[in-house]
Amino acid sequence: MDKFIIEGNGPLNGEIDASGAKNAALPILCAALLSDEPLHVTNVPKLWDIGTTKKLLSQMGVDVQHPSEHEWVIDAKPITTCVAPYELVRTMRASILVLGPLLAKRGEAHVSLPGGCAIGARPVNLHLMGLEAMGAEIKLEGGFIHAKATRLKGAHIVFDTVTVTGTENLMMAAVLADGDTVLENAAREPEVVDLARCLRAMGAQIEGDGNTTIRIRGVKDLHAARHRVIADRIETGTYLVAGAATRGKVRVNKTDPSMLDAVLVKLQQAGAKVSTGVDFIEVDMQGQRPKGINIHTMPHPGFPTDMQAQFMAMNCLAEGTSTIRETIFENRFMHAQELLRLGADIRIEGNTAIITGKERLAAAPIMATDLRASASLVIAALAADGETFIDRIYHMDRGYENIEGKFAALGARMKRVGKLIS
Ligand SMILES: CC(=O)N[C@H]1[C@@H](OP(=O)(O)OP(=O)(O)OC[C@H]2O[C@@H](n3ccc(=O)[nH]c3=O)[C@H](O)[C@@H]2O)O[C@H](CO)[C@@H](O)[C@@H]1O
Ligand SMILES: C=C(OP(=O)(O)O)C(=O)O
Repeated sequence: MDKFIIEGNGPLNGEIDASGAKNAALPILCAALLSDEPLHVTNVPKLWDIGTTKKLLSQMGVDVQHPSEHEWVIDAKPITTCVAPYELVRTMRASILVLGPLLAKRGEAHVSLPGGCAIGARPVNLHLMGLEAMGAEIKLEGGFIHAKATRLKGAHIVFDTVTVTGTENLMMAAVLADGDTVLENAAREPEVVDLARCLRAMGAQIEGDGNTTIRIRGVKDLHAARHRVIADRIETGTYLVAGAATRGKVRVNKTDPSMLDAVLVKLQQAGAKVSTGVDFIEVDMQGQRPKGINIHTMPHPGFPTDMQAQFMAMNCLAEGTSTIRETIFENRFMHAQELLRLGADIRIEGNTAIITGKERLAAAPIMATDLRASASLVIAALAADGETFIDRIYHMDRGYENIEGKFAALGARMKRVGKLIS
């Protein structure tokens, strides 16, 4: 299994480019299932989860071509089966995003139930309730969701909880439904907006994305389209926090500051000088130690849960005591026990972590437990004294493209050992 060996060696300094957003690319690649004409997608990041999506689409008989490294041309016309098997779904929860498109276009879907993962139970009841409200017949059998519908019908759906992939799945189902669908208490994440933009390019009629009420008028067919995936705001934020935690100066290019308001406010509160342009963000700590900041995770435009672990690593090194409250997932503090191994001072009380910053952390062998937890461990290791070994970094490969290359461009001493799992 791959490991990172990281030598803490002072402030990170330099600039990198953001990759395309994993959480926008995943639903967009699945949206290709909604049409018999090709979908041409650019700025698709090269990641493990994206590779899993390719396997998933290919085993359904869908044709996937890559005219260049980050470019996909997906033709779902030759599809032969509407099954998403356990072996693929268990490694990537976002596989559930084939459910809405398959049902809407092909009239059936057989998708293995995604299991719980390290960050919480993550049920899909709201996806299923919404599809049932649109007239789908759904059975759970042998660990699979079996769904059928001759043609879905438009419906008025109010989500109990804001769900990102739930909103995406139902939006994709509704674009081909008979009649109008209204999604209330919908997720407002930029990735939902990017999916809506792609669907509109394919001929869908959608209004209100980016707000809590989304209206969709079903159409008979979608057509060929081109779409460029937005920049990854979580990847962007991760490198900026790594710069701040190491008292450095980091600039991320090819990104979009308007997607990171809540994160940039927190970096400013931590003492960073933040400069932005249309497509870049620069964070400069001017050599100063960050100040501990309080965080409360919320659906967009609140502070993203996917940045919580990285800020915890920074707070461990910051001046003062701070609190982090995780309100989205019930078990997203797995990184805390590993940060403790580096000498951090963290106390967990329910969904709140109380952190007292230490001037220095010290290297130790540690283990990644999930995607963003891995990123937080890398940040802490970069700021720790000595050489840290991080095990199970395959979690990080799920969501960060060219990790070693990008950190090396910022001056980090980081090496991968072991064989890359694909
Ligand atoms: C591929 C992708 O885009 N993943 C993101 C997506 O995950 P994902 O879409 O899975 O997360 P959700 O927004 O659905 O989850 C939010 C909360 O709703 C609950 N819930 C969700 C659906 C449901 O049917 N029932 C239910 O109870 C979940 O358990 C969780 O407590 O949004 C999360 C919250 O911003 C991010 O952390 C993930 O990175
Ligand atoms: C939790 C995440 O991804 P997923 O929903 O695919 O598990 C994430 O991107 O931080």
